[in-house]
Amino acid sequence: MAYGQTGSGKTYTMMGPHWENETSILNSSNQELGIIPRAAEELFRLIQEKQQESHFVKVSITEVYNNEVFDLLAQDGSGELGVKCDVITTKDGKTEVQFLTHEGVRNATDVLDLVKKGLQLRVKHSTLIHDHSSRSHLVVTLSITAHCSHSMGMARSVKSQKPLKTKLQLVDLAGSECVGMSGVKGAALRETSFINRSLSALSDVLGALSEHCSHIPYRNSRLTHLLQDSIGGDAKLLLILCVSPCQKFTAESLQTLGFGTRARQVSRPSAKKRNPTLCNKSK
Ligand SMILES: Nc1ncnc2c1ncn2[C@@H]1O[C@H](COP(=O)(O)OP(=O)(O)OP(=O)(O)O)[C@@H](O)[C@H]1O
Repeated sequence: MAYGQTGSGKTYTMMGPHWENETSILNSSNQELGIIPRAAEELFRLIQEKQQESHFVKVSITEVYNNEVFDLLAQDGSGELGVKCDVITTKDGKTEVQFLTHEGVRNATDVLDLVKKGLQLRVKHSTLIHDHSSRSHLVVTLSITAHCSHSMGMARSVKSQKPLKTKLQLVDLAGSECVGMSGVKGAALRETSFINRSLSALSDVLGALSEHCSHIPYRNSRLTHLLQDSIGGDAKLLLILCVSPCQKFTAESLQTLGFGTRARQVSRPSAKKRNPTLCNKSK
């Protein structure tokens, strides 16, 4: 997850500098890949190594804009917007986006092609700080299902009954913004207020997790509800803080570092808390 003030380099970090122009940015000589193409390449490299397992990877791309969730792979008739979706919590406590498009992919290039398609629809505007400022939080989800084979006797192998499922969420957050500096007005001002509120809800969730509160306010914002499975519990979260080198943004940079400090205080719950049944069984 990339966090930082507007214009500080979050999209650059997640996508790399050339993703918009080049037809295939994935080639061995490219040293400037962002985290999303690198993660996709690494995932498929690992899959190739695991010969005894068959893997299925699906991609979905959503944006959270003005506290609404949009599916960026299911375009509406105009081809200019994603389709609005609802986030729900399933009976087994997992977060799900209803009627979300999941596209099957066979390699990192397929992933990148879909991300580029989704990014075309992402809401961007010009502000005094950044010409192409992203006005939404982008979430790229890679859902992986592994069917593990185990050997039965001599040369026979069967697929285990229960497939293993997991997901990797790659998040390019919208930038935190000081209204006075970005000079936004009207609709853009409304967007900024939604962005700042959702980032503050994210900070509240991290704060509640670090203090081991009994109630974690995931539902206070669509962003935190959507990312619930990836923040806290069993999940591993890697946060990248982007700061501007300009002196005039020192206050924003300190705010970003404060957010990171808060996130660092989140510790994983003990194995017993994460899965009490497992611990009872082992007793
Ligand atoms: N490490 C870097 N080296 C060179 N240029 C960079 C670097 N990081 C960012 N930039 C440039 O700075 C500008 C802003 O970067 P980017 O779009 O990634 O910001 P952002 O944090 O995603 O902004 P916003 O939140 O407003 O969308 C872009 O023109 C980008 O190419």
